[in-house]
Amino acid sequence: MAGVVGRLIRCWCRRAVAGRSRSALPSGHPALHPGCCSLKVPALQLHVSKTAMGASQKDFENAMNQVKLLKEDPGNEVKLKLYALYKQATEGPCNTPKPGVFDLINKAKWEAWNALGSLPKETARQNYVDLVSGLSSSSDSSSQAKPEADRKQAEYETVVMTSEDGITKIMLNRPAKKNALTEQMYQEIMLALEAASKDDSTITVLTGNGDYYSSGNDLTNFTNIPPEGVEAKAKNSAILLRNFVGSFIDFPKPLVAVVNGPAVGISVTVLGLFDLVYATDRATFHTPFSHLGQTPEGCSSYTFPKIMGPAKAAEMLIFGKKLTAGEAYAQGLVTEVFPDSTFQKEVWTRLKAYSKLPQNALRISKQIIRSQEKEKLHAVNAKESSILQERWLSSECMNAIMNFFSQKAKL
Ligand SMILES: CCCCC/C=C/CC(=O)SCCNC(=O)CCNC(=O)[C@H](O)C(C)(C)COP(=O)(O)OP(=O)(O)OC[C@H]1O[C@@H](n2cnc3c(N)ncnc32)[C@H](O)[C@@H]1OP(=O)(O)O
Repeated sequence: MAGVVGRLIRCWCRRAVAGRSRSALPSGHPALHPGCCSLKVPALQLHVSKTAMGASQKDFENAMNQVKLLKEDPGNEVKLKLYALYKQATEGPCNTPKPGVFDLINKAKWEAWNALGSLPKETARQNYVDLVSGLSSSSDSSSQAKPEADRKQAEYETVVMTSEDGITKIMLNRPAKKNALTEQMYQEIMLALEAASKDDSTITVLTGNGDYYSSGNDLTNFTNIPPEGVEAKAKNSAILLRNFVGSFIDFPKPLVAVVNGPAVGISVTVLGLFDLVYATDRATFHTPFSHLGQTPEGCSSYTFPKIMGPAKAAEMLIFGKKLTAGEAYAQGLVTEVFPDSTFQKEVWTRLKAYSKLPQNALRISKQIIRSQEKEKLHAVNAKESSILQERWLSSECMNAIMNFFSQKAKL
């Protein structure tokens, strides 16, 4: 096992040099770059609670993730404050020697941490959560002030977001990579869903650009190992996964998948959380988790047995059986299948008609249905994510990823 891990880390490191995503973070905090920007945002400390209200670990993790989604750089002063609170919350009072006088950035970070003295970990955690919450709301309100057209596309690199005829369309846009989902893409889809939930459209659609709907998780995500090591990577990935799936569970409006081609992995499992799934007859549905040493996510361990019965769900989720569009329709995973030649025309005509239905009635009906099992879905999501966190460290999973990159083993 140690040999496998060593080999894989070397393989990951080599790939990380070429493929490090823009969300790669310096050590010490998951989303901080103190010193890389001179923007000043005064007085944000006003949001810092002076009382220890007892933020949970989950609140804290959510806040860490929220920092990555901030639309505006909060400035060095706030970033140092976040860094200090994060260190205090996770490690306690400053316990490292003061960096040398010329090591300006690390000295500033050290001083910010040291200034917190013996502030209890719980208070630091709460103050961190409060600070992020203040930043998120100020960032939200400033982005709301921007013209809609600016706000929509400018912020996305991996998805295309458009609104027309009461329909907001989020299109996965890495066709050369079969719309494999990078970490940046998970973040952008969450942002796009958040924006769609607040815009004036009636229906939200997720679809893919090119011949694939999506080939699922981009396996290079596992090559981008932070200095903290593979365990930290697995932990952060589990948080990202949980938040990503959570944003589908909580999505408040009718959500439609326009499955324009084959779908793999997580792009299939979350379909169980959509309200309508329209597929071209070219689409296939494949969840090869066991082949990859992994386990189901996207709440599929709960939704699939409910949708298609335990036997058919096991065939897909445990044994990795690939379904044709017709089979997926017969199992209840797909609402309707259309011939590829007329797919786009027929689907968009249908959706435009639906988008003219009374908006509030649609939204409230969706919410009544979802409310019956929202808590259950969140519990399943948490469990699946934590099991995967362990699985990603297994030799079975590491070997499968190595095979994909070294021998280009395809599904
Ligand atoms: C934050 C973490 C959350 C994690 C959540 C967990 C989710 C679990 C899953 O989603 S499991 C599913 C993972 N997906 C796969 O294993 C698919 C791997 N890809 C393939 O098997 C094939 O690429 C294919 C069958 C999808 C398509 O084969 P085809 O021959 O038609 O095309 P290519 O292989 O030449 O693909 C074109 C280029 O795209 C790259 N690519 C495609 N899919 C992925 C992917 N999932 N991850 C990384 N890269 C992918 C492929 O490597 C080609 O790149 P190249 O042109 O540079 O060679």
